Amino acid sequence: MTETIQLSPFRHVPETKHELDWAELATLDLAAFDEPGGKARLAKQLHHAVQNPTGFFYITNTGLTQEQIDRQFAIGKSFFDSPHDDKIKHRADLEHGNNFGYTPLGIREISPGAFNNWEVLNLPKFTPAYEADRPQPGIIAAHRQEVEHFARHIHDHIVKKLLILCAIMLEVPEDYFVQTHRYDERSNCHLRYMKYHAANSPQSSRLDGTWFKGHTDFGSLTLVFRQPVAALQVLSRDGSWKWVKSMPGSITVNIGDTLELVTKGFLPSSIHRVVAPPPDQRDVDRLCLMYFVRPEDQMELKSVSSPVLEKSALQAQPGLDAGFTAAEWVKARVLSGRGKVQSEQKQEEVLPGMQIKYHV
Ligand SMILES: O=C(O)CCC(=O)C(=O)O
Ligand SMILES: [Fe+2]
Repeated sequence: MTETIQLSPFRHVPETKHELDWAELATLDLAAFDEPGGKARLAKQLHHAVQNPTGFFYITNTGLTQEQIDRQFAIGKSFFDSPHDDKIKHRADLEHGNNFGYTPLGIREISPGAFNNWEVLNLPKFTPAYEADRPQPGIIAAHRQEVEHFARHIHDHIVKKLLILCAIMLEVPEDYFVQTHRYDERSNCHLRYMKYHAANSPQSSRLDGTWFKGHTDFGSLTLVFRQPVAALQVLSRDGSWKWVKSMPGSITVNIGDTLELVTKGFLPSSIHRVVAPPPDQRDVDRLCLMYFVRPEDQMELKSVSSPVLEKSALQAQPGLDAGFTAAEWVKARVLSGRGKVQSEQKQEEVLPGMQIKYHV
């Protein structure tokens, strides 16, 4: 009976004591959203934040308690601790461009002969269409209501606010992006549990210290919940890699490619990567919790008609306005990232006339 699965409380490891070259990121306090004039203030802050040299920023007062977040870490840990034979039953159909479900260790070549030391569980939205598509792993089924509540809170109370702020920045109707990111429609939005095996584990020892090569995320926004193992780095516009500190009480956010594409780069997606943690965190696994926001499958990728963009000299990618949908874009990105060493390549044409950035 799945209902009897018990969760052990999740304990985060201590922060690193090493002095790293941390990125300086702005913080948007979402408590201001409902205050008079708050949205306009936050939109201004967001404008500064996306122009900062990394494009990453923090949000606070998201309406989720640390206890609720740590329950999700506990659920993720329990899933990854379960036997391989159970996990593999939920394997994602990556070969057909579908990343929902479980991605096991060792199926993506990170550098010649060295394979990914991470495993991932991506949970689609809790809507009848997706729930009919694939059964949930036991630990998710056992805590279904709690996980659904968590995911829906992210969508309804965090993502929605950020999408409204993006619309305000572009001087388009506030619900401009909300209308193409509805929870009940099909999209590649997902809650992600991810485990990187410790640097001193057999899975990690073949890697040269880069665990996830420099890339951009392919949706609208990515939310990374705070965990203490330092490893995420962002490429600053001066060409240097900065470590991203995950701040207590905050979620780290970055823009993804679809927002960059439709805003002709006004909202730029940032190149980031994951490297081996500093020496005092080499013997711990790194458990992550993320939420990936993607436009509805049927949304056509086309330039936003915005007075702000019209005044700018920004140029759309040649393939934009060719009628590609968000679903085609996501599928092309999932297929292009699969089992390929992205060595030396800085750009790739994922769909005709649509380039993405990579970094080695
Ligand atoms: O592990 C992280 O902190 C970020 C991972 C990441 O960039 C991704 O899954 O797209
Ligand atoms: Fe990423």
